Formats: sequence, structure tokens, C-alpha cells
Amino acid sequence: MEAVKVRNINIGEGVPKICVPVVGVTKEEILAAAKTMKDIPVDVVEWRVDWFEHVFETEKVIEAAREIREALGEIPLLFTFRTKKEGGEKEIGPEAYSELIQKVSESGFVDMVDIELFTGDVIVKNTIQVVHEYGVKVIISNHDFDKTPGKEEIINRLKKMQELGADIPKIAVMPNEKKDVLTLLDATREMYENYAEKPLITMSMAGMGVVSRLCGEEFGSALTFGAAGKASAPGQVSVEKLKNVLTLLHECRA
Ligand SMILES: O=C1C[C@@](O)(C(=O)O)C[C@@H](O)[C@@H]1O
Repeated sequence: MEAVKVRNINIGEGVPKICVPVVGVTKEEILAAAKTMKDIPVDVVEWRVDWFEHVFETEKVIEAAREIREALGEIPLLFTFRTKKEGGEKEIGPEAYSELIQKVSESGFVDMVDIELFTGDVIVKNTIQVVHEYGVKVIISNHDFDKTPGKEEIINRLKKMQELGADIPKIAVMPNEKKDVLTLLDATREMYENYAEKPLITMSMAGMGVVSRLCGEEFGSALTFGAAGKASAPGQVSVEKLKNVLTLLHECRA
């Protein structure tokens, strides 16, 4: 499987990469967070634009993206509007969602965008086509904040993301019992060993699922979300601690 290269980072190669979400409401908060990124062990920064107070004014979004880009230097930037139904802050219709992603991709200030699988196949495919023309990579994602679907269902969703043209398929699920964490890990392993043509990102959320955010190198998850300041989902470990554990597990495997 080939790694996905974004700037100087190869996602899908070696130690799982660390992604830190920025969840500020005002541009000042967002930029203050972005400016701290150069001092911490982060490989990718995710701008969770659904938190931004001016998210529905595209010019303001693009202007903020430009300033975030400037603050990050060479750190890759992932642009994510997480919709309310998948655990985000705001609702948005599929057309407006697609248009926002396309416009921001066109701006050249972001390196990757997140597109939710359940936006609808046609919109997802069309959006990806346009985004790819701008040289921007695509994560197709799905989140279940209530439960963990069965192993086959998780694998089917990841396969579907791959078929739709994702550079990186991603799924985040909520465990209600310990077995659910094993289900997520086993689905990841099976997808990775048997079907994956692309690097994957998977996680089981909350305290019970934390182990899944640490052991990606063993089971096949190429990137993990860590917190610096405010977390964007339950179970995110602080980046420094995350880095230590990922390095430890990597060294022990060698
Ligand atoms: O999709 C994800 C994963 C995530 O939900 C997590 O569980 O770490 C955090 C979100 O910010 C990100 O967009």
C-alpha cells in the first residue's frame, strides 16, 4: 500500500501520524491555537470549521484559512466541517457543504479535506473529483457517537469510502462494552490486511476506546487524533503523551 504524501508527511508509513484539531470559535482563538502548533509534536493540524462563528461566510473562512496556513508553516492542514449528525457543532445542507469544501480547496490554503460518507454518493463523488483537480487530498469519514456497528458493517463502510475515491478512509465509533473496542480493532486489522489500497484511520472513542488511539501501527490505523488544549472528541490523549506512547510501541516492534 502506498503512503499518502501531504507536504513532508507520509501518512501510512511507520509510526502513526498525530493530528491535532483546532476548535476555536473566533478567528483570534483559532489563530492563537494555530500559532502553538510549531512547538508541539504534531504532524497534521485539523481545522474544525464547524466551530467557527463565521463558517457560513465563505470569504471569511478562506481568509481565516489563509492566516492559519501562514501560522502553520509547513505543517499540513486538514479542513473539516463535522456536521451535527456526526458529532459536530452545526448543520449544513449537502450542496452548501460541498460548495464550501470545493471553494476552500480551490483557495490552495488547505492540503486535505474531510468529506462525510453519508452526505450521499453522488455529491461525495462529484466533490472529490473537483477537490482532486486542485491537488487536495480527501479523507472520507463516518462517525457513530452512539454505538459500534458490527465488524462487517465497519469493513463495508471503509471499502465504500475507498470505492468512492477517498485517499484515506476514516471511521470513529463509540464503544458501549469492551468487546466493541475489539470489534473496531479487528475490523481495522481485517480491512488493512485484506482490502485496503489506501491508509486507514480508525478509532474507538471515549475512555474505553483510548487503546485504539495508541495501537494503530499494529492494527493498521495510520493517523491518530490528539488534543492540545480543547479536545474535539471524547478519548483524545494529549499530544506529548501520545507521541511518547506511539514511539514506545514503535521501538518495541522493531
Ligand atoms: O473524525 C475525527 C476524529 C475525531 O472524531 C476523534 O474521535 O478523534 C475527532 C474529529 O475532530 C475528527 O474530525
